[in-house]
Amino acid sequence: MAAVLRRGFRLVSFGSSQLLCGGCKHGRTSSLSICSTSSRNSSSSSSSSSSHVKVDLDGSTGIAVVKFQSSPVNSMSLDFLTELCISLEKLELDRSCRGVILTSALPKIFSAGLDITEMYGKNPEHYAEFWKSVQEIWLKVYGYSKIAIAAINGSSPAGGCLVSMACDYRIMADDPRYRIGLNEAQLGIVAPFWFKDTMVNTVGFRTTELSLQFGLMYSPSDALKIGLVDQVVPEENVLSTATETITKWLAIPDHAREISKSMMRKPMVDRLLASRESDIKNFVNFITKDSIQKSLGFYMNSLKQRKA
Ligand SMILES: CCCCCCCCCCCCC/C=C/C(=O)SCCNC(=O)CCNC(=O)[C@H](O)C(C)(C)COP(=O)(O)OP(=O)(O)OC[C@H]1O[C@@H](n2cnc3c(N)ncnc32)[C@H](O)[C@@H]1OP(=O)(O)O
Repeated sequence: MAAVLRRGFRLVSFGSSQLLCGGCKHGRTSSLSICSTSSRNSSSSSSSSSSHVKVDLDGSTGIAVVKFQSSPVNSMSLDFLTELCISLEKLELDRSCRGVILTSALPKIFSAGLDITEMYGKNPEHYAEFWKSVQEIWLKVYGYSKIAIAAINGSSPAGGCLVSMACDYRIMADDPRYRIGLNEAQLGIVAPFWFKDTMVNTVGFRTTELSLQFGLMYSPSDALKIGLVDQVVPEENVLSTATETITKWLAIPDHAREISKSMMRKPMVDRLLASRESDIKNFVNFITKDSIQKSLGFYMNSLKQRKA
């Protein structure tokens, strides 16, 4: 599993401007199976599926629906992150795709965030590889050249919230049982600077300050109030609303939208790119501390006991 994601962002010329363009370099064969519903023409549609991610691309609209399907809670393991990154990379390179909708195939959960078992009881090399894949998915989604909409059809703590915030627009299901937020502090861990900055850019400084220190999780209506999500709609309408929304974004000329997005986001992407290695070191130092391992162990047990 070593060297799964070994890439950085590259700059691609677009007219006189340079745009961010991601690419996941992966050193293993992807288990994605692909089937095309018509032969090679501009309106061909395709489906592909791996164990964690399912992709349906409608070639006639240019919209791809990327569904998380990692039972039981779409926790983001190294394999999940790798497959998601590869799928997004393929879509980014596919000229027939103009935008993606990220959503969940599982009931009640968008994503439970990072897979805690990847951060507990493992060795430093594993932690470093895992963290690199977390950086990778953020770089990929936050710097995505195409439109990315999160259709949040369930709870979305921590890493799930991060991926949603990295999208261009968020639509959440109106179910008061669902929660979204960066709850790291409640686990006894700390959201790194790029999680924090993504939230600051979404909801502002003061709300982020309170959210991070308390590890606040918001109901859909509260998330809407603070601007953590852009729309709250009945659950059955989440995907159709995301499709309607992305259609509006598609009406904007791609190059103008892409350059505008890059102008807003490139400084943050560059900041992480410039400090990837130190960020990995910080993570490994932090996560290997006895006190942090103890907190995570305690949290995992509490999740299991909640069920009992
Ligand atoms: C100077 C500054 C220094 C700073 C340095 C910083 C360095 C960086 C530090 C580290 C940063 C890490 C950032 C972390 C980000 C994260 O994403 S951490 C993960 C946070 N996620 C959560 O807290 C969610 C926990 N889960 C839940 O709340 C619930 O499970 C749910 C998602 C709401 C679903 O509930 P329900 O449907 O009732 O399912 P459950 O029964 O609870 O769960 C089913 C099984 O799944 C397991 N599970 C749940 N979540 C996770 C997870 N995130 N990872 C792994 N496994 C998970 C759960 O234990 C159940 O397992 P079983 O009992 O075995 O069935």
